[in-house]
Amino acid sequence: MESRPATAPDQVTSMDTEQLRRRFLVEDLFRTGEVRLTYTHEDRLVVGGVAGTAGLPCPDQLRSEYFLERRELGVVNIGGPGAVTVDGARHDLASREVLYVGRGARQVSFDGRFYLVSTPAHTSHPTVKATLDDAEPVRLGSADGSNERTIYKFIHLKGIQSCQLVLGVTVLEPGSMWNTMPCHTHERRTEVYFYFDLPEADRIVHLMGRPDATRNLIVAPEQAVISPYWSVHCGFGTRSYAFVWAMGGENQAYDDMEPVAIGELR
Ligand SMILES: O=C[C@H](O)[C@@H](O)CC(=O)C(=O)O
Ligand SMILES: [Zn+2]
Repeated sequence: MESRPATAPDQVTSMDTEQLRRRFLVEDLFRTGEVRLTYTHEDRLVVGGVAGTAGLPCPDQLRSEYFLERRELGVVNIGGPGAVTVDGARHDLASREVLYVGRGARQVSFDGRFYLVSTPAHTSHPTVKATLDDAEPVRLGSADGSNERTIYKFIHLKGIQSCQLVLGVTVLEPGSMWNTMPCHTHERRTEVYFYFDLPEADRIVHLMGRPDATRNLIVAPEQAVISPYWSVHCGFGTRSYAFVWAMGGENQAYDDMEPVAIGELR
């Protein structure tokens, strides 16, 4: 498991493109037959990718007997039909469906293409699957803002219960390119965006950094971007796409964010 330090906002000023990418962009998440994991010290989130058939390992850095001994896990199916087996119980997941796996599950194995996010957990909540219909779709944006999109909230205060993980999927309408504009920061949480369902030759221009000192990352399909509490997180695609957003930290209120007016951005 790769491990990355947390970053103070004043460090970003002196980072060049490669340094920014090494710290905030998670590029290489999918290799057939593997679960690939990256640990960030920003709120101790773990993000990962699975392709094919593989079991959830317990990396030495966790110093635990099994991965979910003190953690919870969100699993998003980003491929075709797939399955996740948790301590012998098989959960079939269609494309864009989500499984929450609570603290204490000892054996987790995958068959399919999945994106994973894990946060530390103090207690055990039941393992639950959710479909897109369970996720209370919210339509946002407009055609003339090029940001018509649907937000599906899966793991949150009024949805699947968790210790601290909050997770959802946002799907852009054809012809809409912008996500999360106007943008915001989360003083009390870290957020990770994972972009998918974007053609191989297309890219996302993701904006990060303090609102008055933004930087950009050029993101390929199926890569993730870590947003510390001080960083905006928004972007546009060279084609329509979908993304998974996931947070961990002080609270789980979806709307606990500091809005940034477009005119404040620098
Ligand atoms: O904190 C919330 C997250 O940044 C996302 O839910 C925002 C998003 O999906 C969007 O506006 O398109
Ligand atoms: Zn956010």
